[in-house]
Amino acid sequence: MSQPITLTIEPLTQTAFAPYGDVIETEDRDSMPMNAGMAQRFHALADVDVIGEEGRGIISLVEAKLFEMPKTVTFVERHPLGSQAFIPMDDTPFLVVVAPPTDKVDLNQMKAFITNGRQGINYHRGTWHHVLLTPFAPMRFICVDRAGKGNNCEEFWFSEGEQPYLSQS
Ligand SMILES: NC(=O)N[C@@H](O)C(=O)O
Ligand code: NI
Repeated sequence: MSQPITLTIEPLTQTAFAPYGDVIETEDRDSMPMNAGMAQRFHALADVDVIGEEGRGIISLVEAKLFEMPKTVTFVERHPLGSQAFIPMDDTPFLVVVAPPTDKVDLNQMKAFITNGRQGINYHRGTWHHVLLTPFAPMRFICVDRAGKGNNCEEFWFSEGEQPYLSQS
């Protein structure tokens, strides 16, 4: 059995995150005035993608507890019927661990990111990801994902010796 991989946590950028989803942020993004200039709209930062029977996009609020920094990634999940976005309501970083939306988890393309506190993410439909990971403080999020018929959550559990390590440096 090969040695488990180590995921070095890196700053989240749209470019680096592109194979997995979208970064929802205002910094360095185009915007347009609205309401006679009383507001700026950062338009269509991400698409809500839902498929399947009676699939519909929904907006939820999430109150996340402090989630102690794990040493390893024990499992990831994916949502085959819809995208999933988490947009922080607090100026606090959180961690995002992902693998591309391939049928089997591709360890060689797994990445771990830290947000800058002002970034949200939108997982593309089928992107493998660790559940919401908030190791710095309890946080509140807006969640945009799918409701409808069908199983929209599949898990993949790594075997003991295969669990990727998470490293902060
Ligand atoms: N279950 C749920 O709403 N959250 C997970 O999908 C997650 O990605 O945290
Ligand atoms: Ni999820």
